[in-house]
Amino acid sequence: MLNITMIGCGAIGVGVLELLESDPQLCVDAVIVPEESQGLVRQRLAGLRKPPQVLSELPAGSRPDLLVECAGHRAIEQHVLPALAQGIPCLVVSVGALSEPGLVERLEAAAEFGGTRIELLPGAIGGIDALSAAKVGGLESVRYTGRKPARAWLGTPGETVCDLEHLAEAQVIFEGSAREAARLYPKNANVAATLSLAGLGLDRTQVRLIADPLSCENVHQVEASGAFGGFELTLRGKPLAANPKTSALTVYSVVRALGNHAHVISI
Ligand SMILES: NC(=O)C1=CN([C@@H]2O[C@H](COP(=O)(O)OP(=O)(O)OC[C@H]3O[C@@H](n4cnc5c(N)ncnc54)[C@H](O)[C@@H]3O)[C@@H](O)[C@H]2O)C=CC1
Ligand SMILES: O=C([O-])CC(=O)C(=O)O
Repeated sequence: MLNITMIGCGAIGVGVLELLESDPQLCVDAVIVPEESQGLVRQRLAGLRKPPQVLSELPAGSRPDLLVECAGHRAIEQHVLPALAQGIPCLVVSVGALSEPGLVERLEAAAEFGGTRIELLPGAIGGIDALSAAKVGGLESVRYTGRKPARAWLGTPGETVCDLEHLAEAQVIFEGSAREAARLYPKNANVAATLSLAGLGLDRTQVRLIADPLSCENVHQVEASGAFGGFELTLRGKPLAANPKTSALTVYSVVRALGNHAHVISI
């Protein structure tokens, strides 16, 4: 059985814990969240058969088999970097954080120092296996379009482009490089950053973001071409009720990745 520590326990974390209840080979012993969220998290976990401990940091000397981050950008700095340096393998879902200059190199250095590995999870998007394989042969272009319900862009610079509350039709709120998308829309940059890291990098991956008042899904479209040929992918993700900015597939992606570490066949 694998003993896991989870960083963050919001929409993704709770969904993952609920699904893992039926897997005897995976056990999340502890979740790490900021002090001020602990009461709420304990309430959310009260319905589980075997709720994990709720802590504010990894206890000194503790050595889980895996650490899985489902928390947000700051948690990478705060928890993932030190865990890697201690030799704990880490799985990361807040991949958008890696668009911060220098962070990829720091994560690599910490993992090398600890003699371990960091795994970036595909989360809300599919086709990452095909894209990173295509990169081996040489990619020519990667274009990503992210379309979300208008209200999912509240609290982002999209608010300055149009009136998100009263939008009558779909509106492009951003067009540019993945690097610029990550800078302006950090909380929605996970898919763009994941595609960039797997493919052509932050400067050559083209991104378009759309606020769509008629959509109730998070729709991710990818067009890629290169020496391998080409592919077009449309992924219509259902948002999580607990956080409409997050697609349900992200929860399943975490469960799949953890299962692949524990089960004898991985796919
Ligand atoms: N790779 C992908 O495709 C996707 C990645 N994400 C990323 O996953 C992360 C979590 O998403 P949700 O669960 O929807 O968010 P959420 O807001 O529902 O939950 C976040 C949880 O992390 C905790 N937290 C916040 N800062 C923390 C820190 N510094 N250390 C420890 N815990 C901390 C919060 O208390 C809360 O429990 C976000 O960073 C989001 O950007 C979300 C969707 C898709
Ligand atoms: O669809 C999702 O879950 C999240 C998303 O677009 C992103 O963070 O890039």
